[in-house]
Amino acid sequence: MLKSIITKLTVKDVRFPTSLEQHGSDAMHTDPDYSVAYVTIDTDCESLKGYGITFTVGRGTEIVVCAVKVLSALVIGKTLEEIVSDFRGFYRLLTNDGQLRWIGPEKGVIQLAVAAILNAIWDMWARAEDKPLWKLLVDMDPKQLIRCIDFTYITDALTEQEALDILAKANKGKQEREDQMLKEGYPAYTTSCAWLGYSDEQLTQLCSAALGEGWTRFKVKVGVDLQDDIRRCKLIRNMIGPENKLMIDANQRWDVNEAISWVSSLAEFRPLWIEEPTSPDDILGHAAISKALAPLGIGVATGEQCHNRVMFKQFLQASALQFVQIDSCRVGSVNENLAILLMAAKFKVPVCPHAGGVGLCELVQHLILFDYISVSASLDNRMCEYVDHLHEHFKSPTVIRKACYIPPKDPGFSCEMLETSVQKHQFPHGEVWGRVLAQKHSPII
Ligand SMILES: C[C@H](O)[C@@H](O)CC(=O)C(=O)O
Ligand SMILES: [Mg+2]
Repeated sequence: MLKSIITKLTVKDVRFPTSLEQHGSDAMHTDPDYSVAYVTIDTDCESLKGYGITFTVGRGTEIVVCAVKVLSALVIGKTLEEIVSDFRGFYRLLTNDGQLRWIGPEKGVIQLAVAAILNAIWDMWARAEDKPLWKLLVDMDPKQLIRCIDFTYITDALTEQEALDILAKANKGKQEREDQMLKEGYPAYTTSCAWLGYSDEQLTQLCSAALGEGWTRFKVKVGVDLQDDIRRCKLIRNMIGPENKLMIDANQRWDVNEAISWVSSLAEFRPLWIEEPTSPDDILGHAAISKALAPLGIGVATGEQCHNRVMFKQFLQASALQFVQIDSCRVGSVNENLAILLMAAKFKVPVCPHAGGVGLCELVQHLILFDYISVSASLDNRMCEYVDHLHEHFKSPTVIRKACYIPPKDPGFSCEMLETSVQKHQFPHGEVWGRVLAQKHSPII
């Protein structure tokens, strides 16, 4: 299987009209149509394919699709063996192309496109080994794992030897943790109840249903109107009681001082963290907010729009976050997330992944399982986001039991979509968009 040659890479623009019902809405993304650039890689072996996605929210998908097409020339003709035997080299080939890096490097559209392709390569590798991705990672020789990571620009924070030492230390108890995950699953929190565009009635009804299903950790969107935030946080806190956890997410809405004063006004509802209080690039701003909010017992969480390992390195070095939110599509796939998980372990900062969207839960569950079993060895202050939308479009959807992610069993990275779903939601000619566009009169579409 490893000798198979990649013969074709196709990419499709697949969008879901989630904005019609305000699913996924927040202070900055008021009309998110959850979307993916969906990559399929074919090989000369009929039974070996790879599927990968990157997540976007509508119109931007077209641009990511274009970037994937340009990058595909670097992939076609390679064997899987060639790629995985020097995965670090292959990662650099995609991220450091002499002409394409000018529109990055390692950030923005080009980085999202790299993620889609590499997610498909990791999916294919896991399928070739007949394992779910998390198990491929857990079973991999630490030296081989380390050879997948590009350490360029991060050796001042984490050397290869330190990374190996972290993996060696976590070797103790690894089998017990794997067994525990298979039995109990990885703890999750829900964001599904309190999107910004939901009414109080909707919020009340969804929160009460979630409590009934056993959820104990809830995230609320904030940031547009302080009085609204106070009302909504009070409503949720009253419903969930004093013991359950509450998190708030502003999606980059504020300036630094505004963030400090706004969140201080919400402190009475005891949020565990404020997520993305300000620009995702403002490391020193996040450090100032962290320092100001620490006495109130509120941490800062960020990462869903943190574009590479170098940014995470600086956030960690500057004590600018207390919760690392890795994302399976924002950075350069598993390769770069391995670096981020290991840096978080070195700095002793808990990882609480960003998920939701389309397929982000399916993907990131593999990474956080690996983190617990092979890297952090801890569940303290850790949980993985869950959002209950669009799972029905995947061949191996996430399984949630008692508010925990149950480890996937199917080989691969869980992001293969149902062919019928892809066809119906392809933009703009799928049948779903035929209907939606007939009613919309947007000048941009
Ligand atoms: C636009 C997305 O729905 C965003 O609001 C998701 C997010 O911030 C989160 O889940 O966290
Ligand atoms: Mg968020």
